[in-house]
Parts: sequence; C-alpha cells; structure tokens
Amino acid sequence: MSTGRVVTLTANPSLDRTLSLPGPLREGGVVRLLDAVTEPGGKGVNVARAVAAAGGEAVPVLPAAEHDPIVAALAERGLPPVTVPVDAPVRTNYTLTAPDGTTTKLNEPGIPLTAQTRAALARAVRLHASGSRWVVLSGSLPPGTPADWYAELVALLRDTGVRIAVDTSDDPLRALLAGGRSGAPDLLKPNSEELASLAGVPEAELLGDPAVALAAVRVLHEQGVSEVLLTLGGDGAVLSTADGGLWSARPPEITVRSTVGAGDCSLAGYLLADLAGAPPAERLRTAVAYGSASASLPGSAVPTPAQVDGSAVRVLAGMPGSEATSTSAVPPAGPNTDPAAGRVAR
Ligand SMILES: O=P(O)(O)OC[C@@]1(O)O[C@H](CO)[C@@H](O)[C@@H]1O
Repeated sequence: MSTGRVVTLTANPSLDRTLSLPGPLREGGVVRLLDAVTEPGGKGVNVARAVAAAGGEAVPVLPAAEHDPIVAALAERGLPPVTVPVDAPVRTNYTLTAPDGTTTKLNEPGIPLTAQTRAALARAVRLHASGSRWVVLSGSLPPGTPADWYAELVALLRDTGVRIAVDTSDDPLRALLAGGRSGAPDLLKPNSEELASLAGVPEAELLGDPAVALAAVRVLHEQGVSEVLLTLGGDGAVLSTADGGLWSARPPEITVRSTVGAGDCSLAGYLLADLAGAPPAERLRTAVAYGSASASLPGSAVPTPAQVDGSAVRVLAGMPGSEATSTSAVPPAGPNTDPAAGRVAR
C-alpha cells in the first residue's frame, strides 16, 4: 500500500552558506557582511525540508560521511537523512544576497561518486520508494556521473509503483528524455531556461510566445511525461497534464529576500497538495504559494504552512496570451470543488 511518504535523492548535496551583503555587490575590495548563515541544502534536501515542515513524511537520501555537518544539520531539523558514506566533505555553495533581493549563487562542483556509491544510492532510494507516494530526483549530478543516471533510476523505480518527479538541468535533463518513455518521469519541473534549452529555442522566445512554450511542453508529454510544472520565477507557474489540462498561476506581490530554493519549495508545495488529494489547479496554486513564500524568506529557509497563503495566488484555466486556449479564473478549492475544474481543451 502506498503511503504519503516522499523520498528525495540529492546526489550532489550542499551546505548552503548565505552571505548577506550590505549593498549591491561590488567586485574587488573588502565587503563587511551583515550576516552569514549555513543551512543544509541541495534541491532534494530542500524539498524534503519543506515537506517535513508541513508535517509530511520525507526521507532525504544523499551521499555524505557519517560525521559530515550536513547530517547533523538535518537531524537537528528532525530529518535524519539516509546516507551512503563518501570520503570527502559535502560541498559548500555560497549565496550572496543584496538588500534589494538580488541573489547570486556560487556553486561548487561537488564530490565525484564511485560506481559503487551510485549503486548504493540507487538501492537506498529503491528500498524507501516501495510503499511511498513520490520519489524526487533533484539537482545537478556530481562531476563524472553519467548524464543518463536519472533516466536509469526512473527505469529502475518503475515497478515499485511510486510516482517520480525530476528537477534537473543541462545534460541530465536532456538525457532523461533522450532514452524514450522508460526514462520519462511522472512529473517534470523545468524552469523557462531549462525548457527553452530542451526545446532548442531562446528563452526570450519561449517567454514571449505562449504557443512556443506550449509546443515545448507538448513534446514532453509526447515523450511520456504526465505532468509538467513550468516555474517562471516572479511570474508564477504553468501546469500542463498529458490528458489536456492546462492552468497558469500568478503569485502575489512580495518583497523578495532570497530566491534560493524557491523552485524546490514550489515542487514541495505541489507534492503536499497531491498528497492531500487536491485537483490539478489546486496543486498549482499550492506550488506557487510555496515558491512565493520561500522567496520572501532569507537564505535557503523553507516556509511552514502558516507562512503560505494559497488564497493570494491567482489561478487561471488556460494560459494568458495563448490563442489555443481560453482563460477563466479558478477560485480556491472549497469543500465542493470539482476535481476537473478548469480543465480546458488544447
Ligand atoms: O548545483 P545544483 O545541484 O544545480 O543546485 C544546488 C543548489 O543551488 O540548489 C538549491 C536551490 O535550489 C540549493 O540548496 C543548492 O545550493
């Protein structure tokens, strides 16, 4: 029987060190920081933290030595990770945040993993996937990892019955879809840059023309992806389902403090809504509300449900500016919500 558990694999975890700048970053010279905070990070780790912060059951799987600070940092947050031991320390990624919300990331490459470590991680994920609702494969792959490893993992997990979400970029993203339907996840969460690179079009063209974005999403469905959650930063997100559903959502106005982890929190919000049995429009609303709440928090902090306001998110059936779809507002779900509300033909 499947439970509401979410298993996340972060093959390239990080300690996220957030450095608060007193003003806009100027290269050269000495910058006296206002603050410096370290949190456990990496995309899958962030998803697990947000799910756990909402009272959900999350199992973060990652490569890390027993005494690595990331293990203690997660345990302190009530989220002891499942680890596969490695010799080197987990990488540190730096975030520079300016007072106007401008966020600059400096990510280290990470620790190369041996074939044995990869096999042990795959076994750990498969073990915990059985009986879980979702497995999330998230983030970059460490140096030297075959680009098609995520595709291989998707195929490996298929017979467990778990639903699989992937959030990655560059070669691992391309390889995921190059391997045919066996590598295709149930849910893919690209941002506009990633979708544009997959589609081979400039990002500006994809953002400027809904028809281009919809064509790119349709290709993903043809390749076997059931749900595409396209995140658009401050412009919200779009959800497309293989059965023809299409919704878009805009976040409320917020003061951005750090965009780090906002995409991960969007994914966590989507999964939490799914675990609660919410229909697609509501899953999108929760995703955007979580992403927006995350961006209003400092560093890599993840929001608690009390900091998330779904009613402030405007959800439309369809996609504005697209001739192929009409749009209409979807009200927040009430007790009598029709699960098919907002479904439109494409
Ligand atoms: O280098 P990757 O794996 O692409 O991204 C890693 C990372 O930037 O992603 C998270 C935010 O999404 C941070 O916690 C972490 O530092």
